[in-house]
Amino acid sequence: MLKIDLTGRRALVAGVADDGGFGFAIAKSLAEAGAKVCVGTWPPALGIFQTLLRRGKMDASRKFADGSLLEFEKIYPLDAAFDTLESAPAEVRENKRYKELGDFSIAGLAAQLKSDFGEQPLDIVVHSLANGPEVKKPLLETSRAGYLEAVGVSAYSMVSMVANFAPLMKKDGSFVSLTYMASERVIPGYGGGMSSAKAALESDTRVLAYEAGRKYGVRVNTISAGPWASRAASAIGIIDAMVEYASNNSPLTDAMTAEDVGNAAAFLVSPLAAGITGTTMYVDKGYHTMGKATDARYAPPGDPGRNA
Ligand SMILES: NC(=O)c1ccc[n+]([C@@H]2O[C@H](COP(=O)([O-])OP(=O)(O)OC[C@H]3O[C@@H](n4cnc5c(N)ncnc54)[C@H](O)[C@@H]3O)[C@@H](O)[C@H]2O)c1
Repeated sequence: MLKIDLTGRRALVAGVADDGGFGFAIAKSLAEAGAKVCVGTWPPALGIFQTLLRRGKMDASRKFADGSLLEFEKIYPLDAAFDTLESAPAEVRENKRYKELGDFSIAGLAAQLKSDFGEQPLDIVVHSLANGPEVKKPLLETSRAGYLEAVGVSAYSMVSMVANFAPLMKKDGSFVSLTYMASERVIPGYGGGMSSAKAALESDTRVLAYEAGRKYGVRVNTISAGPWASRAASAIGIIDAMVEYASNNSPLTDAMTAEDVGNAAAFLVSPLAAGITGTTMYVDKGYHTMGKATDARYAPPGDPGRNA
């Protein structure tokens, strides 16, 4: 039988701080396919995440079909806004949530992985993080600082992760990130430069696939996911309406799940996808194919998708 088998591979999933987002779902799918999974967690969220795990509050979501529980091999602090510890300002390094954590930068995590597991510890790297401090503001009202932070944390971080982690990967290693359709179409309400960040992330996916493919033999892809009410998305303030809209107007009307994204990611990083790199893969129940809403006001009588 053809199956997704990640046995003997190690994954790093950056951007897991609870059990409600795509990072957690991807980690679970990768582990279910046999991979060992380490996660990178944003320092301000790390303490709560560890406490919830310790107290068993995530046991229901950690459960696999056979009843066993998802275990993370290691949980590392990671602030993807910083490439090196020296680049973090003193007030961050001295902040109480950061100062006992050692080197929480991207380069710091690369060094820690090598010291924990050897020179080529990774096969799979997942970038499942984003932050735009002004996401609720329209682009026209976004400050330069807010825009640059959105692009820095949500897009440049991927460039930095490929630069720092590709040398640690075995040949045939694979990167995947998460993007959103606001990169290519206007999604009112997804502001603050986050649409710009996703456009950069998708363009960079193509260039990184070429450069890191030639240099290290690794693959780089991104998944354009439909709307999902994770913690980050809920902060945008319009996520429930976006989920409902996508479900009403997509070819497939069952709501998309985080597991759909997790399973697609497991395929993309597996040997079954050895020929796929530089792509944006939609996991959105087909919403991206639509050019018109199916609201009864606009759909002709007899339209198969007409919503009353
Ligand atoms: N939820 C959606 O509707 C949706 C749709 C398409 C794409 N995405 C993308 O999926 C990815 C995961 O988001 P999610 O919606 O699953 O939410 P999430 O809250 O599970 O994940 C976002 C993570 O980013 C982390 N983070 C924020 N700033 C960071 C930093 N500086 N360093 C390290 N980590 C940082 C947060 O702690 C959080 O764990 C993001 O790239 C997001 O843009 C989400």
